Amino acid sequence: MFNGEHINSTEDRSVLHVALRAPRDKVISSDGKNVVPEVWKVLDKINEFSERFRSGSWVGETGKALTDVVAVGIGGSFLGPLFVHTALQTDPEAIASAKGRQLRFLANVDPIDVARSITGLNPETTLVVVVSKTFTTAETMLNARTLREWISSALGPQAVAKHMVAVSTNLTLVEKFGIDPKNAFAFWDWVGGRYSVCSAVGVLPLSLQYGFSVVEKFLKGASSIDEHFYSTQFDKNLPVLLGLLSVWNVSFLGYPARAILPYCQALEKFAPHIQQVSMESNGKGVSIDGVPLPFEAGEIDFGEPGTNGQHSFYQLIHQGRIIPCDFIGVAKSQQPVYLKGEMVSNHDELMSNFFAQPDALAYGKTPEQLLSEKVPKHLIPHKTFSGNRPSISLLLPHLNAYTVGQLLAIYEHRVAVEGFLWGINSFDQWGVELGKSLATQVRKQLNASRTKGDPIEGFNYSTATVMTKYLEAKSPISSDPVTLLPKA
Ligand SMILES: O=P(O)(O)OC[C@H]1O[C@H](O)[C@H](O)[C@@H](O)[C@@H]1O
Repeated sequence: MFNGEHINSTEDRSVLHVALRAPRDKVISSDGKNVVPEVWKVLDKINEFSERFRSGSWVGETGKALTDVVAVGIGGSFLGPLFVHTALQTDPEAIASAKGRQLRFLANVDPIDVARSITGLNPETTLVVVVSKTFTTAETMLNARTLREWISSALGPQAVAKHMVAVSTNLTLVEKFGIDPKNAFAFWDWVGGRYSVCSAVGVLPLSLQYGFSVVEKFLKGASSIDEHFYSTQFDKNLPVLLGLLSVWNVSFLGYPARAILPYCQALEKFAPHIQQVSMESNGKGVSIDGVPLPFEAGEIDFGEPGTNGQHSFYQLIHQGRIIPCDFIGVAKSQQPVYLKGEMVSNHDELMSNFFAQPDALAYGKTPEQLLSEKVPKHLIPHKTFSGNRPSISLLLPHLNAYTVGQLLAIYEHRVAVEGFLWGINSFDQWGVELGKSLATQVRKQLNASRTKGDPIEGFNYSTATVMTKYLEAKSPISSDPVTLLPKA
C-alpha cells in the first residue's frame, strides 16, 4: 500500500490515502511520481482560500462576508467529514475558531434533507461546497443543482461563482456544472471515497469552519498512526493487532458483527463512518483473484455512544447473541462538569459505565453467585450472564483534532489489515452498482408514466404493484422547484 503498487487491482489503482496526510518532505510515489507535492499544493490552496473566506475578504454577491457552509456530498464524500465535524464541535479550541459560523451537510437526495440543510440560512451569506469524487453521483448532483437554483433564484445566476465551490477528481465536470475551476479543489483516483476525509473532501469544509491550523492537527494525528502502522513490529502495532482480533472473532469464533461503542457523545458519528469504511471495504464474496471465498469476509458494524446504547440494544449483547464490542473512552472530557455534592464528576459517571460494561461481558454472572444473593430459583436462568464475551477497550488521552485523526487512521488501517488477511480487495465497491443501474430504469419509468401515462413495464410483479400505488398518490410537482424550498 505505502509503495504505491496497484493493490486495488480491479480498478487498476494504487491506494494512497496515507499520502494525503504525509509531511511535506515525505516521498510517496504512484506510477513513478512523488504525489506528496501535489497533495500539499491543494492543502496550501485550501489554507489560503479558507483564510480569505474566514477573514471576510471573500464576499458574496451582495458584498456580505460568508459565514455558513453547506457541504453537499454522500457516502465517502459525507460520512468522514461529518464524523470529524461532530467530534470537533465541542472541542474548546475548535469552538473558539468556529465562532459565528455554521457547517451543515446535505447528503440524502430526499428533499426533506434539502429543506433541513438550508432552513434558516440566507443564500447571501452561504457557501455551498459540492463534494463528489466522480461528480456524477445522482444524489449529489441533483442536490447541487437544487442548491444552485436556491442561490441563483435569490441572487441571480452570476452569484453561483461566488457562492459555490467544488471538491472532485473530475475537474472537467466541475467546470461544466458552472463552478469556476479556480474554486475547484482536486484529489486523485488513488484516494478511495471512503478513505478521502483527509483530502479536500474533509479538509476544505472543516478548514472553512475551524481554520486550517486546526485541521492540520487532524492530518498530523492520522499521519502519526500511518508512521506507527508502517514501522512498528506486529506485536505492538495497533492496527495489526486490532485487525487480527477482528479476523479471529469473525473467522475463527464465528461472530460476524461488531459494535462500536464510544463513551463520548462527540464521537456519535464515528460508527456510521466506520460502517462505510469497513463494510464497503470488506463486504466481499470473492478473493482478490476473483475466486469465491470459502469463508465469509467482512464485519457487520453498528454502534451508538454509551451510555445511550446501554438503554437500547445491550440486552442482546449481554444475554443474546455474542457481539464483539469496541469500547472507546476518553480520559479527559472536552466539556467537564462537576456538581458539588455529587460522588463523582459527570465524566467519571460516564466512564464508570465504560469500565463496567467490558467486565460484565467478560466475566458475566454465574447461577452460584445469584444463589448466594438469594435470587429466587425461577429467576436464576433469566438473571444469569454467560460471560466470555469478547471486547476491546481503547482509551484516548483526550479528544481533539489530533486524536480524532489518530482514531480515524487506526480504524482505516485495521480494516485494511483484515482485508489483507482475508485475501480480498478492500478498495473496490462493485456491489453498489446494481442498485444504481436499476434506479436508472425506475427513474425513466416514473418520468414516462407521469408525463405520458405510460404503463409500468419490465418490472417484477411486486415492484410493479408498489410502483402503481406510488404513482396513484400523485406527488405535487411544481414547474418551479424553488417554490417548494423553504424560504430563509
Ligand atoms: O464522491 P462520489 O463520487 O460522489 O461518491 C460517493 C459515494 O458513491 C458510491 O456510493 C460509492 O460506493 C461510495 O464509495 C462513494 O463514497
